[in-house]
Amino acid sequence: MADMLINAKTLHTYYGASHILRGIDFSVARGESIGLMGRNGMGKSTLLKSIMGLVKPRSGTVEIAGKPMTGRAPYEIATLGVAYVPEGRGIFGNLSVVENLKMAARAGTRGQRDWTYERVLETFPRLTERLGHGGQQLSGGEQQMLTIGRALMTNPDVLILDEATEGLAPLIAREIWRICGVIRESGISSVIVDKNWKHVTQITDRNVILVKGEVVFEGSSAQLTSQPQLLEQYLGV
Ligand SMILES: Nc1ncnc2c1ncn2[C@@H]1O[C@H](COP(=O)(O)OP(=O)(O)OP(=O)(O)O)[C@@H](O)[C@H]1O
Repeated sequence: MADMLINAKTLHTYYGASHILRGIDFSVARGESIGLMGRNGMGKSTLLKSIMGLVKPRSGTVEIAGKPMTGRAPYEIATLGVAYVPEGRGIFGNLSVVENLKMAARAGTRGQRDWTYERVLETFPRLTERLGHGGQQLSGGEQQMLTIGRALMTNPDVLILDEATEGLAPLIAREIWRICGVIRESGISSVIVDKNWKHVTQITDRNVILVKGEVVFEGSSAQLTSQPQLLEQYLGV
């Protein structure tokens, strides 16, 4: 299907003898915003890494924009329009904010250049005040903004955000949620991993919950929030 940006089928991923993903199906359509949830160690990051080519699934398939890409290199996946912001971030600490942003700039898969340097700075006013600072001089929240800004500079079709607000002060986390909303409105698909299901479900169309490497729930935000017993059972809240 042309509008399926990510389509993973029956993924099984191991670390050594540990069987982590146990037959996961996971898809992202164009314009869709998806929440990926589950307690610690349930396999969320491993699923994202299996899609991005950072970990090779033992079996199953990954299609990106309709192309078979199972186990292909991360840069090849990125070239097909998938931007990945890993847990713990990934900026160049010895480069300035401006350099970090400008070096990431490129047109998207359809030649789109919607996200320019200027637009990224408009979206992240806080970064504008730090343009000349080195990446390592930024606070954790500013680093997260810079990583998301870098991802947007690649004009992706889908943005994957692992642990979107982990470890950030509430005010900064709120700013990240605002930015997630802006990204969504701009038509970019997103996959958001975060422990705060209330914030996640406010900006997602569909939510997937993992327990021990299996999908145990998949449904709309309304379906999830109207079933508090599921939140308790699967997320422990
Ligand atoms: N490189 C690795 N080698 C061996 N085991 C790993 C490795 N990375 C993760 N694991 C294990 O795989 C399981 C799934 O981890 P994963 O990071 O995917 O979970 P998660 O749902 O993203 O949770 P978290 O929020 O804690 O990151 C855990 O039991 C973890 O200990």
